[in-house]
Amino acid sequence: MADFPTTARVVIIGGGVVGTSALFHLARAGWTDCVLLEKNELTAGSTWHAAGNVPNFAPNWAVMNMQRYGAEMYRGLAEDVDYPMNYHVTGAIRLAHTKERMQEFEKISGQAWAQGLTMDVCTPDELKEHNPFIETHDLAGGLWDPLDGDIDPAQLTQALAKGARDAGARIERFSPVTGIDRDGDEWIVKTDKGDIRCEFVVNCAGYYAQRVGEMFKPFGGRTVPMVVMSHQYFLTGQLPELEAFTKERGQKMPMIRDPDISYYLRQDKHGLNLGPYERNCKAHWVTPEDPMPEDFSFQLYPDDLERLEFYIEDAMERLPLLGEGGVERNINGPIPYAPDGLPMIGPMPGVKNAFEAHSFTFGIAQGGGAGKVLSEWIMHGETEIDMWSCDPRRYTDYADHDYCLSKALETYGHEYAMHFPHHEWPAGRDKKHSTLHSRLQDAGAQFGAYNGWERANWYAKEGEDTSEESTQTWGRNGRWEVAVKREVEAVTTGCGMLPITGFSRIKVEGEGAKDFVDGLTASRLPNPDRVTLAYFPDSRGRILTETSVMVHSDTDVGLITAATAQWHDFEIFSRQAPEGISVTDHTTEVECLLVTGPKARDILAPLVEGHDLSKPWLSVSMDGKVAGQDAAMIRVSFAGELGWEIHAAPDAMPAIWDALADAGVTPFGMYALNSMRLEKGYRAWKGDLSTDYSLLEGGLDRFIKFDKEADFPGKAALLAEKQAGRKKGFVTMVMEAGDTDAPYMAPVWHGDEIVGEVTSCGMGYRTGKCVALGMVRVDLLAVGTELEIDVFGKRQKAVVQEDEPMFDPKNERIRA
Ligand SMILES: NCCCC(=O)O
Repeated sequence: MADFPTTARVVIIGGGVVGTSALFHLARAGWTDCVLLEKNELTAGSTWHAAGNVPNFAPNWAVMNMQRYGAEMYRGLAEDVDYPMNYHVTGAIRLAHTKERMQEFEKISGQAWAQGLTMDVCTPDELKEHNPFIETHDLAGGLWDPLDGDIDPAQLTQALAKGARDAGARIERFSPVTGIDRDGDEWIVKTDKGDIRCEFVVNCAGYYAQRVGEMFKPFGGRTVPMVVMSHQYFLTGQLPELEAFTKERGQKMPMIRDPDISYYLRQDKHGLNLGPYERNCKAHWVTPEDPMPEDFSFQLYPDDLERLEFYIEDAMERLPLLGEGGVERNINGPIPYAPDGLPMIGPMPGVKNAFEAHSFTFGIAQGGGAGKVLSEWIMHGETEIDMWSCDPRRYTDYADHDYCLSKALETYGHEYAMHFPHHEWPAGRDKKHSTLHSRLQDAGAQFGAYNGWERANWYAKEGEDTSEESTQTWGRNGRWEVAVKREVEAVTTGCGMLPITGFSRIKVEGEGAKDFVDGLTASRLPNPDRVTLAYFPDSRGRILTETSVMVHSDTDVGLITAATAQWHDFEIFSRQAPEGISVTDHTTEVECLLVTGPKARDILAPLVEGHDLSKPWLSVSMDGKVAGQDAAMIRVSFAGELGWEIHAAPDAMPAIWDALADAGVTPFGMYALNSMRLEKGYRAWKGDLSTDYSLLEGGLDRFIKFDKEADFPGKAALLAEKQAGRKKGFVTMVMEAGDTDAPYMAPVWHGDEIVGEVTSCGMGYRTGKCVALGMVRVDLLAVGTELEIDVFGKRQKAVVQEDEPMFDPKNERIRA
């Protein structure tokens, strides 16, 4: 082909709204040497049949940020690129049938305010003022977002395409990608029209993303964890009432979402569009008998309205006008789902210089923001706001086909469900068990999934309520609270044990291994026989990760990190390792059992051989035995009590557990550990520790060694921040206890200003206080400062504490 490009800096595969938005953002940022390849016409996958709703509302902080950005951009896009579009900002109401739903709305309204949006919780009467067509007599209330609306998905995509082309980027339609190859540092993207050599390649292939992902397998890629679901909405005939309303108010009827029933319902021209997320949902192309077609461009599945009957009937009672319109046209199209229903945006796991952005269940609402985020990943290797919840590396090897299918069905059927803090969704469980699993079960463990591993959250005693329903509350006073108190008490007065199953383990080995790790962390590496926490900044000095580090020798460094960080942290090291240094994952080779409490030493003493239990806090003893089994011991405890982590081969663990159980050690769970770590001010990854904050903001000054010999990423940024002064800082607050903990990102108020946010919160049962960790404006960090935290719409008093642990401030118990 004469004019077909042969080189580009970036090739994007897929011309839906997301791929086009990525191209637009790259081109607008000056990266004009970019090509988008679309196998058919732009929008041919899911974009053309999308409902086109543009909500700001999202239970997830990062996703709300993305949607807020997108909606704002869409409001100015037509003018910006000179491409007129149908975009109606109608406002939207969400209906609440229960107290819990009202609490969810309060929570998300707080989140929205913190992002500069206005979302107001309202009474049934106020709902009716916004939308006079609905029945409200049975409702608890609702939520009003004045900036919700709908946009024409095809026009939006064409507008982004025009903007990208005008800036110099290229779009090649009817150019399916047939293969991927690599030549040195270059990708070769193959098409029937010719090959394109490029530096970066991006999988934006929508519901074909798994198929495109397969092309990256020879280069380290994995099977993309996603499933294609069918989503239906139907359009009614035109309704004179809506036409009159539109004329009178000068805008369309505000959209309705009834999350407790599970549908959206909006005006489309002068008719209605009803889109349910039915429990009895259907996945497609998931068996060998039902293979994904080579080409499904601009096609739909056959109508299946029976599945929607319940929802249609309910919606007709809510909005009787719906019954007058009749079903004029049904749209049943493919929508890709990641297991949790959140998109996949970021580095392609295992593959250097490859990225992905797919599995959008709300693609039109998120496309604008996704393009921004993706272009940041490509251009800078990092994003403005922390995007971990959408990072493809959040799913590791456990996310196989069965897992993805069961989760997608669960997630789709609960698209609008509330995500309660102590509720564990039942699908996709038991993917990974430790060798102690049956023992934990026998002890009454109530499990939670951590990177696919089953860990004990808490232990139920005979007769205690362990039903799923009992966890469906925002409140703290569930039956687990009694257990957590009991477990904390056992640890604090005696000794407890908790398998920290699935701790991610990375080994960096080879000539210069220590120097290599040293060059990536702001912290000082420990001497052999010691362990330290090390913080790894990004280029802006923000908190990329935290690991425990042991330097066994100059050529052998061991890192232990959070279970969920497995692939994320592995790639920090593997992608930067120079020739001669190997980075390997040893997660499954060693299990960890935390044994902690004031009696830990006395209990362990008769069971250990070759380990000196009088060695100080943070010492490492690699060679020795526990209960006759080879085991290493590290003197640390995330509970903030005297304690050791026992690290041993999985097969050795049952004997160690049995010996400790015989010695009277009490099993305790993750909930008790969380309560205790809060009182110590110990941070949790991707809660308190994220790229939303610099190391200085995170209060990690003592872990930043500006004077160490090795340079490290973000050093210049951190020095500049130190000189200029940080804008916010990490604080521990004691909050009025109330019935509920403050949710993640609950706004912190000072007078009538939002001055920060909560990053984690819970009851500390040793201190009897409700502890909130968070980030607050720097002028409000003084001890004793009185603030307020928005807890589900109620402002609760919070007081800034000393910059030292609330419990055992001098660490006497740990050092005992
Ligand atoms: N097609 C996704 C839209 C769902 C919603 O507006 O709530």
